[in-house]
Amino acid sequence: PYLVPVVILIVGPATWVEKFPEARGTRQSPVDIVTSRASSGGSAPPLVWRYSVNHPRSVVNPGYCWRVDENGYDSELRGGPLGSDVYKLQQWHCHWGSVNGEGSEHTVDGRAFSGELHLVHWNTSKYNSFTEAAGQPDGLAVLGVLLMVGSKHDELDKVVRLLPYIQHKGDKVTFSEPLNPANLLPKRIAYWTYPGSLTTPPCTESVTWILFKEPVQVSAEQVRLNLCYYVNGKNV
Ligand SMILES: O=C1NC(=O)[C@@H](c2ccccc2)S1
Ligand SMILES: [Zn+2]
Repeated sequence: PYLVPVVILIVGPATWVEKFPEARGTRQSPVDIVTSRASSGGSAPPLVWRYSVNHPRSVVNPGYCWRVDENGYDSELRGGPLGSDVYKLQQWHCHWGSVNGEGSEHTVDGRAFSGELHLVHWNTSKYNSFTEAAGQPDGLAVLGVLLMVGSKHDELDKVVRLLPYIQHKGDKVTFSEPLNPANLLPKRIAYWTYPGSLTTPPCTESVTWILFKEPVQVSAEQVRLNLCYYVNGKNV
């Protein structure tokens, strides 16, 4: 019998600590939300947001899903766990799994969802740029929206219908159709919040996570469109 060379390629989170020491930190994301251990919101002020609607946006294929850049247009996120600082939406993107039902980054009581939207904001009260804020413990605030298969999401479809045009990493398409990122959020805005990190390298511990409790429904076709274009960063 011939000797078969066995090469074990170790990629993914397990190797991130070698290159990104932050990944060894004490506030790493994503986490499993153990609902029984979450404390009640207490006296936190309401979380408020405002986004601009009628400005051109670009959808980019960064290689692991799709990302919509806000191109610096005005927006505001404040209140809740964010103290007196005002945050601005930089970009929003999604995480889908390779199989339906296991795409989310966060899990709730061990349960994964079909996908997870992230609206990434940075602290404009304290820092001068997204890049600077991304290195600070109170620099970023990410709104997380859990996605489950159900009825079609019309606002999200404004992006999903463009995916066939950005099938390769680096592809970008600009659209000027009015879109309100607030329409991507669930109706009920109860949320869990915890101090965490970027979920991808460099895993910097600079994110105040705000994960909405209520999942948002997207159609099976919308999940399929995402899956067939983005399976673990490879275009299939
Ligand atoms: O919420 C997150 N999702 C990601 O892909 C991470 C990230 C990494 C760099 C910039 C913006 C976001 S943090
Ligand atoms: Zn993300």
